Amino acid sequence: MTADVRPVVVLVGPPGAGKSTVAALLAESLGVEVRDTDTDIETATGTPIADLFVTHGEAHFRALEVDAVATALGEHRGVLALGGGAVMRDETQAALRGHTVVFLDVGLAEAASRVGLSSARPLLLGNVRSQMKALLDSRRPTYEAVATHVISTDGRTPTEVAEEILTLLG
Ligand SMILES: Nc1ncnc2c1ncn2[C@@H]1O[C@H](COP(=O)(O)OP(=O)(O)O)[C@@H](O)[C@H]1O
Ligand SMILES: O=C(O)C1=C[C@@H](OP(=O)(O)O)[C@@H](O)[C@H](O)C1
Ligand SMILES: [Mg+2]
Repeated sequence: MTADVRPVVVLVGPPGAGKSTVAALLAESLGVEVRDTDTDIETATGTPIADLFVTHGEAHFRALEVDAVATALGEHRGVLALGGGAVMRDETQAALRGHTVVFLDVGLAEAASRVGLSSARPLLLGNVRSQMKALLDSRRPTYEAVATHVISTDGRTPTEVAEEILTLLG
C-alpha cells in the first residue's frame, strides 16, 4: 500500500495576503516542512520570478507553475504556499480538490500597502492599487471556489493568522 502523501494545508490568495509568511510560521508551529511553489520555480530555474516574466513572459511562468503545484501536491507533507495566480489554471483547480485549502483573504488597501512598490511581483508593476483591484475582483470567485476555509487577514498579524489556521486544523 502506498502512503497518502499530501500537504497538511495549502494556502491560496492574492499577492500580499501573507501566504509565504504565514506558511513558514504555521510549519514551524506544526513541526513540519514549509514549501512555496514560487521558491520551487526559482530554485529549479535559477531565476527570480520577476526575471522569468521579463525574459520568457507570463505564459512560460504559468506553465512552470502548473507543474510545480502538481509536483508539490503529490510529494509534500507539510504546509504549502502557492503563488497568487496559480489557482487560475483549470488543472490546478482540479488538483486542489480533496485538499485542505485556506484562502487568506485581504482587502484592497492592506494588500496594496503590504506589497508596496516591490518589484518582485511583476503583475503589479505600474499602479499597484488599480492592478491589485483588478486582480482581486477577477480572482476572488476562484479563491472562494477552491477553498475549504476562508480567513480574513485584515488588521491581523501573521502570527495571529497562523494561530487561527492552527485552530481550524484542530
Ligand atoms: N497579516 C499581515 N499583516 C501585515 N503584513 C503582512 C501580513 N502578512 C504578510 N505581511 C507582509 O506583507 C508582505 C507580503 O507577504 P507574503 O507572505 O510574501 O505574501 P504572499 O505570499 O501572499 O504574496 C511581506 O512584507 C509580509 O511581511
Ligand atoms: O498573483 C500572481 O499572479 C503572482 C503572485 C506571486 O506570488 P505571491 O502571491 O506569493 O506574491 C508570484 O507567483 C508571481 O509574481 C505571480
Ligand atoms: Mg508568496
